[in-house]
Amino acid sequence: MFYYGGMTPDLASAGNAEARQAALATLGGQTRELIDAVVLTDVPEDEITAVTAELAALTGRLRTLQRTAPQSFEAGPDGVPRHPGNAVIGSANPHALPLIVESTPERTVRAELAFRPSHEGPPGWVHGGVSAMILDHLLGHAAAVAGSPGMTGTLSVRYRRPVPYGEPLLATAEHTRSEGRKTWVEGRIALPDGTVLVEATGLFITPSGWGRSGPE
Ligand SMILES: CCCCCCCC/C=C\CCCCCCCC(=O)SCCNC(=O)CCNC(=O)[C@H](O)C(C)(C)COP(=O)(O)OP(=O)(O)OC[C@H]1O[C@@H](n2cnc3c(N)ncnc32)[C@H](O)[C@@H]1OP(=O)(O)O
Repeated sequence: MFYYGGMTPDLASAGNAEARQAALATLGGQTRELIDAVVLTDVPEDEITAVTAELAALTGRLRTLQRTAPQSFEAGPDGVPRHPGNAVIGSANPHALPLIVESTPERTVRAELAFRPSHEGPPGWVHGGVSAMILDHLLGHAAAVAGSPGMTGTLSVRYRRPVPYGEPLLATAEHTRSEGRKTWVEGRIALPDGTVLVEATGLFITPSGWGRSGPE
């Protein structure tokens, strides 16, 4: 991490760190609103130009103090793992939905989600790569809660029906089997009535050198 102007890491107490985390999550959420406003705006060109200039100034303010990489995987204050900079679940990453993944006592995982207009692929529907990204993460989470965290080796996706944005959906996944460092997982994105829209199977591989809870 880069520090400027005499700032040192020990200035941030644990309490301040959580307040800062909450502020970053709020910034992430506001930026998601901005992204949707950008893809949906119909304001006149001079207004677009004016807003762009304001955004350039705001971007410059954030860039006065920069990390070298997004915030990494860590345990939150409640002990629950979180990854604020992650592209799928990161509260501080505007690219993320963010997906909030819950695990069940049976070690399956589920996440309620709604895609946004900025996820459009074919007109009116969600981009297939975005659905695959969500499933990749959810399947990886299912492998992890089954005790076999790993990297995606292969991901096979079957698109059964177009995926809408702006509507509540449910994504679920579960571990099916493991052999050594290889773990197979299945998952799907469905309508609330259970109609499956996209389903995926994945092979996750625990790299040699990883423990059972992830990279060491
Ligand atoms: C108790 C826990 C509590 C948990 C709490 C939950 C919290 C949630 C936590 C966390 C959730 C996170 C969820 C993340 C989800 C997202 C994941 C991603 O997006 S990952 C990015 C995309 N994937 C890559 O970038 C991989 C790039 N590739 C690699 O790094 C390597 O190739 C890797 C690790 C996949 C394999 O490397 P090697 O060196 O370990 O593998 P070798 O030793 O060569 O092979 C081992 C066996 O695997 C097969 N294999 C290797 N790669 C394969 C592949 N791509 N497809 C199929 N088989 C493959 C080989 O044929 C071999 O099989 P034979 O033992 O001979 O039977």
